[in-house]
Amino acid sequence: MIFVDACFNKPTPYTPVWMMRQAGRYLPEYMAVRQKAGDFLTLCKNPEMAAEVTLQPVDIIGVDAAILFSDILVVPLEMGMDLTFQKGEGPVFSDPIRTAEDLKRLQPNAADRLTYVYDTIKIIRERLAEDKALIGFTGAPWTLITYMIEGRGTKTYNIVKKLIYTQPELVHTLLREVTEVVKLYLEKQIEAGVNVVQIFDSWAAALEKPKYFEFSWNYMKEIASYIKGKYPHIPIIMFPKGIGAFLDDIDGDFDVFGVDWGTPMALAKEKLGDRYVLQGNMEPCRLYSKEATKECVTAIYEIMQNQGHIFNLGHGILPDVPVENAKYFVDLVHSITKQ
Ligand SMILES: Cc1c2[nH]c(c1CCC(=O)O)Cc1[nH]c(c(CCC(=O)O)c1C)Cc1[nH]c(c(CCC(=O)O)c1C)Cc1[nH]c(c(C)c1CCC(=O)O)C2
Repeated sequence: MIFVDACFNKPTPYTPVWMMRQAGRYLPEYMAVRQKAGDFLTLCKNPEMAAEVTLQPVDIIGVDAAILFSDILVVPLEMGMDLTFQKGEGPVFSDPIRTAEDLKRLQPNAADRLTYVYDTIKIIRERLAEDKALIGFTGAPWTLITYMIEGRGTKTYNIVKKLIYTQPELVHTLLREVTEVVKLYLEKQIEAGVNVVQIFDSWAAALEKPKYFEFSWNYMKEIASYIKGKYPHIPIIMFPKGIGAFLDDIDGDFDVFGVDWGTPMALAKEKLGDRYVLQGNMEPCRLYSKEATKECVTAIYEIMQNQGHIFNLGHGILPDVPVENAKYFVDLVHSITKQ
């Protein structure tokens, strides 16, 4: 698989490319299945439909890898929390975890209950072309507990940060519990057939540097070491969004570092390029314009050439991007990077 080769820094005939959130609302074909399912979580829990939308961007856009269709929040859901996706607001937990007493509500064996995810993976792997990779994923423990504690998206993170500075042990207890679930969850995804895993730390930028390493990166590294120890042939992609200022201190047993769009690619290459393959990092809004897309793809190629690089956006594709422009991006990456 070209994609897996690229993750391990082996030579490839062109730079492989995929897009975060590539299975989603910008595709009319996704909206049709989404409507049929009714609720977003119903779609996540239906392996047949989840497999169908996973495969859409491979067929329609021509990306080199499929990413499992699911959501990072199915982990707290199966730990027993009450999750709904509300229109205009996004995910909401009606029963956030804020005290030692609340921790007792969390149910054991969550990874065993995520069977619909493993069933989805088996269907996708049967239908996906052999030369295309299937990416499994999880949220980083920090990003997951932010939702579990705040109960919803937040601009200030004041509830979770208050606990970090006043009751750090409570936060670590929850992080340890989530980390154990995530290790097993990734392991079961790999056993079901994913070829690569990515850890999304979407809210990495919420923390000052020492707290970031203490409350997030250390747990991500622990997960990576655990998976590497058992499955050395499975590449691990780390995507901590918004920590461009911390790159000097990044280390760990993983293969690919996902560069967000706010971090210049040349800087990431200088700091990490001799140790990790880099993924990224076009600003997703450039997809509104073909000229802006071409300018960026050319500039990133000049820096990375076709070496130690996987093309991607620097965060998820937005719902109102024209499908034609997404396809233009993928085709352009293939044609410009071909050797
Ligand atoms: C923070 C986060 C979440 N979910 C995810 C993250 C980390 C990645 C990131 O930083 O973007 C990860 C995710 N969510 C989804 C995927 C599927 C695979 C893919 O195509 O990338 C993946 C990898 C589907 C989804 N997850 C969600 C949608 C939209 C739901 C719909 O169809 O109505 C999709 C396609 C819902 C979701 N899920 C989440 C939010 C905040 C929302 C609502 C915001 C929004 O609407 O974009 C939590």
